Amino acid sequence: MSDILTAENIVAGYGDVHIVQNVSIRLEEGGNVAVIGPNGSGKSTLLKALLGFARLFEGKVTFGGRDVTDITPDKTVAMGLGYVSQTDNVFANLTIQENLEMGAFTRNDGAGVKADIERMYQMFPELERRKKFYAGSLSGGERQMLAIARAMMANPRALLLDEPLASLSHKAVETIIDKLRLINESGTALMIIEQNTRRILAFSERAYVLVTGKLALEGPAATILENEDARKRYLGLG
Ligand SMILES: Nc1ncnc2c1ncn2[C@@H]1O[C@H](COP(=O)(O)OP(=O)(O)OP(=O)(O)O)[C@@H](O)[C@H]1O
Repeated sequence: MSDILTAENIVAGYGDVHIVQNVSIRLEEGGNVAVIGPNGSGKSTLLKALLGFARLFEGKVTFGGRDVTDITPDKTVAMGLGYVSQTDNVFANLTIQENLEMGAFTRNDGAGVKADIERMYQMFPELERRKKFYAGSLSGGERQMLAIARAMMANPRALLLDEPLASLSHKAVETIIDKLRLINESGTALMIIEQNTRRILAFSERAYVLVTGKLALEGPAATILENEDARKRYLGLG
């Protein structure tokens, strides 16, 4: 399987501060990888560097076989790289339906957009039931569903998610995991940052463990979950 997204030896951060240090990472077409690690280890910065939001000091990023190292985030979205940020990921004062329409802002095929809104309602019936509700009135789980559905409206080939399970109830975590599975099975590759290590390692195929900006470990998610040393040293799983 070829790679949809790669980063080679990237050094990234903000201003003059180097946070991500010499990291190489890849996501296969239709793949499903997790990036885990302690608080402040640079996971979000790594994701932002891939998207063009953080400063890239060194290294190379490719998407769909094209060099996107110096590209701006609006262009990567249009190329099919989707992003669900950790916070402020919906427009609270717009309805669910309007949020989905906003998710298609890079597109100019009205009929296709309409069909995709219907497709999202099929995938997320919870959202269809409340399509005229303001996003600000939704529960945490519903809001996260909307954020994901909104990102899917751009028809991404790969979707990067920053802690999609954070602050959710056990039930909502399982609902979001089910939706992510459906999205992945429909062909969109996933790269997911998570603090809920146990749950994400049970879901993802491969994982990277980032510690103080450097890759400490990578491999099949199941192998990392069973690795006693990794569980104790990096994952807080004991
Ligand atoms: N916009 C920013 N400007 C300057 N430094 C930042 C910025 N955002 C994050 N940092 C710093 O970068 C380091 C890594 O943060 P980052 O959010 O990438 O880690 P993380 O692994 O995603 O952490 P968490 O799991 O807590 O979200 C931290 O020391 C943080 O203070």
